[in-house]
Amino acid sequence: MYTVKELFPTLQGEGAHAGRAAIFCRFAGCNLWSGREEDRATAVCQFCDTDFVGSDGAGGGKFENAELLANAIEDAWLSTGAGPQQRYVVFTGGEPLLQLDAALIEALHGKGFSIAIETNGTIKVPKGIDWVCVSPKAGSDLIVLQADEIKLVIPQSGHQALESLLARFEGMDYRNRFLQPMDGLTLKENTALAVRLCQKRPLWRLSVQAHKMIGIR
Ligand SMILES: C[S@@+](CC[C@H](N)C(=O)[O-])C[C@H]1O[C@@H](n2cnc3c(N)ncnc32)[C@H](O)[C@@H]1O
Ligand SMILES: Nc1nc2[nH]cc(C(=O)O)c2c(=O)[nH]1
Ligand code: SF4
Ligand SMILES: [Mg+2]
Repeated sequence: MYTVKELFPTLQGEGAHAGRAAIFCRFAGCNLWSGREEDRATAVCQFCDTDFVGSDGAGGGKFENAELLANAIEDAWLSTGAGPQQRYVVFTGGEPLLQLDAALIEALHGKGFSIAIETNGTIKVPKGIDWVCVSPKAGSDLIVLQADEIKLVIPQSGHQALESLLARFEGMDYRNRFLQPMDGLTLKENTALAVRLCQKRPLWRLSVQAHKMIGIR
């Protein structure tokens, strides 16, 4: 059984695949925050911009098995009028690795999908995922030490700690590195900081959340 908060076609708004057509499958639940506002201040991850509680979103629900969820993802892809090429699904959440398993990966590969995940990096990545984006969270135990993409939301600490964190990640096996300004009251300042850091440390590129700027999901 998979619990899905929402399932929708959109464009990837962030990181190396920004602009690419994708189905987003947002799983319910996270290991770093309950999702309840009253718990935010004491959560490991306190800046989350997403409602991932329950299964009441558009296209959400409880899916009894991998075949049923893969069918819903395929239906969402076909609903846009897209053909068989470049089929792409992004599993996010909440934390998708609490639910994504071998049966679902196999069912989607069987339908010709490339599979991407957005993960906080605290849970082992199963075999067969085509694109792993890890977004480390301060105060959590990062175990995903190599990935296609690291997307660090900043700032999560003071300036000196941030620069040493960047230096540490520059020495690790991440094939693309992005700084993403933290959305919230200080988005503008956070964006200016990210721009300065990308200029100073060219191994990093800027990831803006393009979907929010253009008003798509
Ligand atoms: C909602 S999370 C779900 C996937 C996974 N739990 C994770 O944290 O990577 C999806 C992406 O949004 C980023 N994100 C969450 N809150 C944000 C915020 N306030 N500003 C910018 N990015 C944010 C996360 O770091 C992650 O890269
Ligand atoms: N368009 C769009 N792109 C995204 N990239 C990562 C997202 C996420 O919430 O994981 C996201 C999202 O919620 N919408
Ligand atoms: S780890 Fe991801 S889903 Fe969980 S609270 Fe943080 S940003 Fe949100
Ligand atoms: Mg999002």
